[in-house]
Amino acid sequence: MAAFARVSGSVGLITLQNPPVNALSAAVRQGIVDSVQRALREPEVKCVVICGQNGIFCGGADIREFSGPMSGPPLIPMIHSIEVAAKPVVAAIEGSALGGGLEIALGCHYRIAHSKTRLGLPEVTLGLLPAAGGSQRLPRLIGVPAALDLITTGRHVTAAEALQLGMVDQVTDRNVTDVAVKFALSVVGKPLDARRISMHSCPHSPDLDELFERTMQHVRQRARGAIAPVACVQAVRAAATLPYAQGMEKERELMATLFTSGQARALQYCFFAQRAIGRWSMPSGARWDTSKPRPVHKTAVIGLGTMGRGIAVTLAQAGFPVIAVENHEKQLMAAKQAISGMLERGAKRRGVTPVLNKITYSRDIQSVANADLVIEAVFEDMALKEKVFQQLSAICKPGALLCTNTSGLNIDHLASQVRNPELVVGMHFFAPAHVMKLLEVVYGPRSSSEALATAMAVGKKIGKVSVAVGNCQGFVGNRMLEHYVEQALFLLEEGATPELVDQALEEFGFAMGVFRMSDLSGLDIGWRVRKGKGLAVPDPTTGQTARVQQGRRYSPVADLICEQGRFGQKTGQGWYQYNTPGSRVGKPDPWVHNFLKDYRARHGLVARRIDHQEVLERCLYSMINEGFRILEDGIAAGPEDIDVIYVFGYSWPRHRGGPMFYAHMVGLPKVLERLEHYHQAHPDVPSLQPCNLLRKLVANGSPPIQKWKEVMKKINSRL
Ligand SMILES: CCCCCCC/C=C/C(=O)SCCNC(=O)CCNC(=O)[C@H](O)C(C)(C)COP(=O)(O)OP(=O)(O)OC[C@H]1O[C@@H](n2cnc3c(N)ncnc32)[C@H](O)[C@@H]1OP(=O)(O)O
Repeated sequence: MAAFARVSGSVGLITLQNPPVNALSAAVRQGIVDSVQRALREPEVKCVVICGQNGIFCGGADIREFSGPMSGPPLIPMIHSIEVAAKPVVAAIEGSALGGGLEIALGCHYRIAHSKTRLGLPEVTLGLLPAAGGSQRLPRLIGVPAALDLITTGRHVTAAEALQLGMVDQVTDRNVTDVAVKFALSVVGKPLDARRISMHSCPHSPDLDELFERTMQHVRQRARGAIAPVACVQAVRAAATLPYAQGMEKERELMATLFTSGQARALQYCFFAQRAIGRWSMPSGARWDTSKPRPVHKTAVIGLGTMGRGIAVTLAQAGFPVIAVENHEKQLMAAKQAISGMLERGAKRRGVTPVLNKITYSRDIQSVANADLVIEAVFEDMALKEKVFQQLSAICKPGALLCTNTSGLNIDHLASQVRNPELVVGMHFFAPAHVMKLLEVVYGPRSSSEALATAMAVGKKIGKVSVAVGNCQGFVGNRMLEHYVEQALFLLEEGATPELVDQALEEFGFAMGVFRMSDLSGLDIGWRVRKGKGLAVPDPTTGQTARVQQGRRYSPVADLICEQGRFGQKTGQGWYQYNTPGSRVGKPDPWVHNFLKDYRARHGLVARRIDHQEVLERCLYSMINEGFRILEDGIAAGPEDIDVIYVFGYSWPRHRGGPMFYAHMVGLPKVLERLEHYHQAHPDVPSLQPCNLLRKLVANGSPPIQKWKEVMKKINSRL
């Protein structure tokens, strides 16, 4: 919908009305078409202002419409009719002008923005390109290099930057519609041709070919197989080299390919999944909209190792006062220095003052007595964490939320150490905690909905993508990861090399394959965990490293690598070799190849040829199978929660939507068939045995991912 009113005597004011973001639904587009026609028809109207209701200009095309047949007036002719209008049209922009919203503004003759506005063409993040003329008008307005940057990254710019780039004509702190109305009156009668962007040619850029080649190379490297960024470069190239009408034809062709692509579906799914996870629910029926968070003013972090430092920085940067506790003087001093450095570098990057004074350092755990929320981040050792929780229970004020940053220890057990177990939740940050966006908020059987609501609210305030998950070994992310890593190790036993496995995964779109990633994180961490679980031990009868542990196939290959002191990048050797310890560039290592040959010979294993397809199927489907088990167990509320965790915490390529969405795209019958095939070949690997929920979904005709919850409910209600 769009409302038309005549204001200040002769200004036709068109207001976009579609809460919450005035997305350009068919009804809004129809409203704009009708209002523009009326404004041009009525002789009393001398000029036009377009604005949006409720403090936002327009969030762009209505993304929900993309999944069905499109109806209503198309955007391109609508914007064209604005641009060719004989009366001046001014966009009064506040809040956001994104995608199709900005494209409408680019069709207007003038653009006035409120100083707090953000503008951008984020279509690339949805697997699309700005195909309502944006890819052709923006380069003509602000030049090729700046347009390439904005269109290929989808980044939003502030009003100040937009003014500097020439995207808007004026920025104001006052009521933007009032300013635009006044401005529109002042330009009545002035010639409009120079204001019609499609009539401009692109500002001349030297070495255009070289610029496009460089950008294309950069974009391909960064895109990890995503096709939209590449199409964006091609569209801007058309703007720079072709007349407008031909450029528009190229824009249309490129969009036609993107619009129906699986990548666009995946990226649009991610957009909505990221928002859906905020609407959490617990098995008790408690929900995000019925549970009130407790107020949190003061926070504390216990343990200032790598994770604790990152968490303290994150809290302080979000404006929370933090009491940072570390009981060894030397480590406290080292942490203080490191945290100050992180805060200073972060502030420099963002052009703000570092918030060093938000953090108070202490060696005494008693100093957290007044905190509303405490995050324990001590060494991953249950006995140590038990002790900390017992102390916190005695020290903290009533009602304080006690959180643990454990990456896998039992939250319920920690809750049993305190007087108020309902106030215990996990806040599982990912390293480096001040950089990584993901936060798993883990509730145990005794956690209250108020505690979960509080941790989720704090997660949001510190800018994390927070996902509520139930308590189990490894929670969601690490529980699934275990199966992915396990298959990768089995593949090494069967004939693969680390680089073959990594290449398959990197071609799929992961930033790093599993072995490269392990070298970066440090192999000793997993080794310690496996030893803790009683896995990384020799068979007592043979003294040989055991390939069967706890009644199932086990690969000791990673343990044997660690026994050689090869812990990855930090020691200069791991699955790859590095020139020096700490170096980031790993090369295939003949020592590892020989080690694997000897290992296979020792265990009577015959190497066979393994192709990329098998790597992907074994690593990804076993992990997806565990994802279905997690859904079955009610640990994650829906597939979106799992997918968001993988996209934000484990570098799963966003254009593939997340593991559960990927399974939906591959087709559940195929995933089931391949798992059955591999389980038959490896009956001693339980993770390859297809789980109940997957079978049920296939038996129910493999419904689309949005309908899985209905089948999950049926299974759960029968339990
Ligand atoms: C062959 C066809 C040719 C067509 C050519 C089309 C060319 C143009 C394409 C486009 O315009 S694609 C859309 C580009 N726009 C965007 O990507 C912007 C997306 N939105 C946002 O970034 C943010 O929502 C916002 C506008 C900055 C507001 O942020 P805020 O944090 O305030 O609110 P949210 O929680 O994000 O959103 C609230 C609510 O609104 C839904 N929503 C937001 N934008 C859209 C949209 N463009 N279409 C449909 N729905 C939208 C969002 O999902 C939230 O709802 P729930 O999911 O929570 O129900």
